Amino acid sequence: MKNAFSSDALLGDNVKDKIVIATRESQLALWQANTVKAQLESLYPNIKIELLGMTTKGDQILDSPLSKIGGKGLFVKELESALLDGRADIAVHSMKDVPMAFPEGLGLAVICEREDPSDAFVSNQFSSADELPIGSVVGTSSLRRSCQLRMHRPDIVVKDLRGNVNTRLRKLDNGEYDAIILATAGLIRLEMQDRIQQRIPDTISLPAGGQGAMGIECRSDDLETLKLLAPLQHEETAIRVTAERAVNEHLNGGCQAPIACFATLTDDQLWVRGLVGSPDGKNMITSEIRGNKHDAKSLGIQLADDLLAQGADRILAAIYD
Ligand SMILES: NCc1[nH]cc(CCC(=O)O)c1CC(=O)O
Repeated sequence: MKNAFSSDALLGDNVKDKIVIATRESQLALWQANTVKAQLESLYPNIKIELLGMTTKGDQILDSPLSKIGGKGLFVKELESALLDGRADIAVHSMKDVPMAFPEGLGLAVICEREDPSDAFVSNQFSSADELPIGSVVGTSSLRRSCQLRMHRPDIVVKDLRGNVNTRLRKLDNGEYDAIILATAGLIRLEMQDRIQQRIPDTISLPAGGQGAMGIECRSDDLETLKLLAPLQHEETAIRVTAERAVNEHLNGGCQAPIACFATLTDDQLWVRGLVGSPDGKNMITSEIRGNKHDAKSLGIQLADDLLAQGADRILAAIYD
C-alpha cells in the first residue's frame, strides 16, 4: 500500500523509478542534459536519472556548411527516434535548434529559464566588431550572423566555421580567423566567459529565435513525465520563445535561415523584433511589434506577415534554391 501523503501517491499508480535523457555528446549538450538531470534529481530524489548519449547527423557532417546540408532538425532527429521507440523518456534541446513541428507522438514539455541570448564577439586581438581592421576575417556558419555582421561592416570577410564550441575556438586560436561569433549562452555554460570580448548589442546582431533557452521534449502521451517536468518551465522565457518561434514558423525557416527574432517582456508587454537578411548583408528587411503577452503567438505571426509583405519571401526563396 502506498502512503497517501507520499509524492508517489500524488502521481497515481503508474510511478516511474527512472527517467532516461537522450542527449548529444558535445560538451554543451552534455552540460545541458546534466543540468536538467541535477534539477530532476533534486526535485525527485527517488527517481533515477540516466543519460543516453547519441551522435546526430549534425555532429557527423562537419565538412559542409550547415545551410547546404539543409534539413530541419539536423541535431534532433536521432534523439527523437530514441524517444519514440522508448529507449529514452526526454530529450534536452537548445530551443534555437528545435524545429517548429514535432513528429507525431512527441511534443515540447517545457521551456527552461533563458541564459543571456546575445551573440558573442570572440577574438584574441580585437575587443569588438567595430575595432576589427578593414578586411578582417570573421568565422561563423550562421547566415543570420553573417548577414548582420556584413550589414554593419561591409568590408569584413566572413568565412565558414563549423564544429562544436571547442573546435571553433581552436580554429580561432590557430589563426584561421581574426574573430569568430558564438552564442554567449554556450560560452557561459562551458565556463568560458573570459573568451567573450563583447556581447554584441541586439541593434547590431539580433539573436536567433530561442537562442539561450533550453527546452525539453517528451512523448505527448507520457502524462507522468509531463507532470514531473512541469516545475522546470520558466513562464517568461516560454512566452518570449513562443513569440520568436511563431515568427520562424510563419516564415517557414529553420535555424539555418538568415532570420533573427527576439522578444522581450516588460510587465505584460511583449516587444518582438525580427529581420530577414540576404547573406551578403546588402539587403535586410526588419519589423517590430508590441502587444500583450497573452498574444505571443499571434504577435509573432503578425510580425512574420509584415516581413513577408516587405519581400522576405523573395530573400528566403533565393536561399532555399
Ligand atoms: N547552432 C548550435 C548551437 N545551438 C545552441 C547554441 C548555443 C546555446 C544556446 O543558444 O542556447 C549553439 C552554438 C552557437 O550558436 O554558438
